[in-house]
Amino acid sequence: MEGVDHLADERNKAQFDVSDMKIVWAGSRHAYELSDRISRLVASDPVFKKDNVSTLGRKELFKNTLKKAAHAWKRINELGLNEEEALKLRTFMDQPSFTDLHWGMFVPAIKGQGTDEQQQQWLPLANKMQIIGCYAQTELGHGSNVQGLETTATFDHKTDEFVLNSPTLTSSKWWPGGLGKISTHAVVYARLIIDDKDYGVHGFIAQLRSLNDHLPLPGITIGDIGMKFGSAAYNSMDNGVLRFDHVRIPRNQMLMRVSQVTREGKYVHSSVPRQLVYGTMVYVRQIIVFDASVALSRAVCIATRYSAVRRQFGSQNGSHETQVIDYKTQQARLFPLLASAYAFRFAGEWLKWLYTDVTERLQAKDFSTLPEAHACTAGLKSLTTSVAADGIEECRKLCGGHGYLSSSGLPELFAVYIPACTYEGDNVVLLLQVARYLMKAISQLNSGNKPVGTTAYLGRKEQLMQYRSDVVRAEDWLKPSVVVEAFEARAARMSLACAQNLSKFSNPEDGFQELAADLIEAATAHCQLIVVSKFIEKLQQDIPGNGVKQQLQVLCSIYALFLLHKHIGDFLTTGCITPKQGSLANEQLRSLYSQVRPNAIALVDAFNHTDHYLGSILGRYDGNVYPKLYEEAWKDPLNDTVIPDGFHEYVEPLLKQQLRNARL
Ligand SMILES: Cc1cc2nc3c(=O)[nH]c(=O)nc-3n(C[C@H](O)[C@H](O)[C@H](O)COP(=O)(O)OP(=O)(O)OC[C@H]3O[C@@H](n4cnc5c(N)ncnc54)[C@H](O)[C@@H]3O)c2cc1C
Repeated sequence: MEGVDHLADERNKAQFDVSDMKIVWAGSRHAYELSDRISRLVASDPVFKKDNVSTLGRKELFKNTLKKAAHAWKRINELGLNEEEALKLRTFMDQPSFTDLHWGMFVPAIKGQGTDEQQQQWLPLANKMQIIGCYAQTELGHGSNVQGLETTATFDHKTDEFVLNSPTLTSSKWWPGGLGKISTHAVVYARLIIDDKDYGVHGFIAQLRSLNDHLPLPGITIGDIGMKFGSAAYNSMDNGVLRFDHVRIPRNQMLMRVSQVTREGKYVHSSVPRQLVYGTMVYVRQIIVFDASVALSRAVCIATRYSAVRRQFGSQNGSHETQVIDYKTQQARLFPLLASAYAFRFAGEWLKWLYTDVTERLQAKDFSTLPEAHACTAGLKSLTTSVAADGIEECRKLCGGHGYLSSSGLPELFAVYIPACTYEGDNVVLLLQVARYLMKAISQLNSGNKPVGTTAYLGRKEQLMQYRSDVVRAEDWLKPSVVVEAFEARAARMSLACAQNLSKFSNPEDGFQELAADLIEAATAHCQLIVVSKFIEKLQQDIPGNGVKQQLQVLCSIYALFLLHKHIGDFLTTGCITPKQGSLANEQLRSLYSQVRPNAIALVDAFNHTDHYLGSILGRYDGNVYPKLYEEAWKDPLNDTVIPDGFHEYVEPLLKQQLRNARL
């Protein structure tokens, strides 16, 4: 049955033009063509084959990753790929490697925090990979609380150097990707000490290993922190441990764009505003939101295609059993995730715009929108990565037992994705930051400070406190304004209730700690409002393509009404809607699931994932699941021999009763 499209009937049901949807998903025709070209290039290259990685031991896996990273670099140079194309190539290679941190953290840190001279000194080396760098911030004893880092960088007046030191075990750098075995250099975060005075945490460029023999430089203890979750997943990465024993670096290796230490040992702020550093954070987090939509789309694509292939029960007079995708329970679990993947895509697209806007404003020394943009990206990072991580696991369950097989691709995807909830800011810690921002915005309402951007709705506090939904029929929930108002009223009331409860504490910080769980719920409501609003705004744009906009409208309503249904307690307890209106929303949701059903396969085809990138037999484009699952099983190393290693040693004596019976 090779070459047969087992999902052809499903594809024929689609009520929209999938090629146009592919462009909407990609963001532009250019982005689509680029992704399409590079993903096929990677898929057709045997070096990038990845179907065996989960059976490799750690050392083999690591070597395999080094080989792929080197091959990627070779192809990038041979083909003369630009930065955007090179990034795509590494993405589709789909195996975490030291290059992710080199390009994703080390180079941006130098660009963002280095002076022009420092950039001229280090970037040409990094850009040619003559040096390989990582980002060493987290320590064994300190993660979220960056101000608690213990590594020190003490200025030595005599030699014009900084002395890097790890004074305690807990100050050991712990986690940086690429550090363990490969990086030659690192951007190290350490407390700046001048004449016994602590100036807080700053970034320094430190060389870790010799460029001749790759051995650690004197005073440096360095290694890998060991196996992580899953079989392959992040184990292809050398997350590392690093200790400094009075290691000297020249003074000009402190990243000095924002603040500097002079030859005389004076600490001075440069004319560059320190807020610029936050701009980099907005940049990194908008990429994470975009990646959340990609990760979720992969899981949803696998679960949707397999749900159309898989049949259980319902056979009458010898007819086929029912496709599991036709069960309403399957739809109610799967379609909100499909809608979320699209919703996060558009939220990511908007964040990209926000980053450009913030950067332009910063260059014009306008910092007014930065705190809001910062809170917003922190919140969306938290929301989207949490939903994507949980969503991948839900997709595994949606695929039943076969979802638990490595060859489904889902265990690997889950294991490799979930740390996104922790790195670049623990998701709970980030929501608490959003909550702080919301509480501040509310406290300033009376002093005439108008909230900006995504918090502007708080400025309509009186109106939102009066709000009562006027929904009378299920279809009323399809009106964008009805949905947005309900979400605004819910978010505003939850935040205002927190602010009111906080005001009862004489010490606001005690109140914040005590009410932290309520505060993150309010922050979540705020972030969900942002995603719903951005999806609706996207639909107000001109979206070409036969039936494309209609499908997106259905998905947008599913996203919003599913959230409303899931958080019905919030909407009811804040008095935004009545129980009757809540059940009308649910009625509408059921009808939307039926509308999306015939389009489900085409909607996941629009992600344009190659079979290589999906890495899943259940999610194969052609739906030819069973023969391929069967074939794959035989490839397992355990099936290399009929009689397994160890049988004669341990099992045969047992069967032949040759073990000495003790007291049985
Ligand atoms: C795969 C992976 C790759 C990484 N790569 C790098 C890297 O390249 N470079 C680097 O420097 N670091 C890296 N890290 C480290 C990462 O940045 C930290 O793990 C992250 O910042 C969280 O810090 P933590 O681990 O100390 O968690 P903790 O802060 O100790 O969190 C533990 C728990 O406490 C909770 N918590 C913490 N503070 C608060 C609070 N104020 N209020 C309420 N709850 C709180 C958290 O929600 C969490 O549940 C990586 C981590 C992983 C998993």
